[in-house]
Amino acid sequence: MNSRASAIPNVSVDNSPRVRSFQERIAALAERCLRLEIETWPKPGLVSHIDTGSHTDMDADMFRRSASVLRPYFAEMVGAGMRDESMSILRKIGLRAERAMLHATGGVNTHRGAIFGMGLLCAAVGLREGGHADSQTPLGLNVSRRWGKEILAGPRLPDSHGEMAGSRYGAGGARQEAAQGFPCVYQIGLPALHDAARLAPGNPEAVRVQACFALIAVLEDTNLLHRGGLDGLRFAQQAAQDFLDQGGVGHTDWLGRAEAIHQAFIERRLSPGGAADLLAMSLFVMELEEEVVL
Ligand SMILES: CC(C)(COP(=O)(O)OP(=O)(O)OC[C@H]1O[C@@H](n2cnc3c(N)ncnc32)[C@H](O[C@H]2O[C@H](COP(=O)(O)OP(=O)(O)OP(=O)(O)O)[C@@H](O)[C@H]2O)[C@@H]1O)[C@@H](O)C(=O)NCCC(=O)NCCS
Ligand SMILES: Nc1ncnc2[nH]cnc12
Repeated sequence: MNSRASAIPNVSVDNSPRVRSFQERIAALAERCLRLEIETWPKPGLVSHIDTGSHTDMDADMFRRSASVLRPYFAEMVGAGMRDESMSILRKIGLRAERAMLHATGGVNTHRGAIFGMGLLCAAVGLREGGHADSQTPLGLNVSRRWGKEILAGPRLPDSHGEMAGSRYGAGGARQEAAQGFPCVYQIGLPALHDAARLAPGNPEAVRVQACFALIAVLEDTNLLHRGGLDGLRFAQQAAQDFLDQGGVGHTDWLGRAEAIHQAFIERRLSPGGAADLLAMSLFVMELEEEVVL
């Protein structure tokens, strides 16, 4: 384990090379999935290697810096899962990760939701490795069973966009998604990745675009609610669903259609950051639970 782990009080830390390399391998995959999300275009309203979408405060390089600075914290999350730690310990790691992210981005929130969601999935991988969960139970279900209650009962940030969306629209946000075992990953993201592999064989970026649209069409994304209210969320969901109904990335002009929707989101300053995180998490789960090489 790296030196940060020793900062976690009252726990023995296994620093053996075998454990350390396992944690680092999983953390490297988490980082790679966050990077793959950025290297995907067009994702309606979202930042990619091509443009900054609906954002003037962040770009692809900032997201890449953010993803790499988070890697050691994902490794710590794996270690915490291996020790069957509580949500309060995971939260301490997450808050340190947020501070590191903000330092790397000059104060911009690139991956706060991803620290939470991907961090929990990393911790769930650790549960399995530490013998606290069987390898046949989906990672998301392990998150729900082990930490779901603590996630819902945990301290809230009263003025966060998510809390405001929750109180104003009744949105469950990232917590609800996690406490329920990431249903949008298993019921939307993963199936969309598999369907798209048939629609666009040999084009992994198109496959990721399809999964992003599938997630936007269904997810109650608090980023969309924060920026566009209920009208913004419904507009985004319908536009994404229309793209899928017209064949998705299987349509001959899928790129033109996807880019037009991307521009429509930009005109409305809509940015489905939650869907972006869940795309990265779907890639992570697919590689770990279905032995698919990204
Ligand atoms: C547990 C928290 C992370 C919850 O945070 P919050 O109270 O803010 O609640 P949410 O908004 O629900 O979630 C926060 C982020 O999660 C993503 N998200 C949104 N909707 C969903 C959803 N339905 N399911 C899953 N995930 C969702 C989204 O994150 C991404 O977007 C952000 C970047 O986009 P941007 O538009 O720039 O966002 P802003 O800067 O906020 O808006 P603008 O000003 O630009 O308009 C980025 O975060 C992406 O990751 C939501 O933003 C938190 O309360 C918490 O407690 N954290 C402490 C650490 C912790 O507990 N860690 C545990 C480690 S295991
Ligand atoms: N690519 C992206 N653009 C904007 N917000 C995001 N949150 C997570 N990934 C994002």
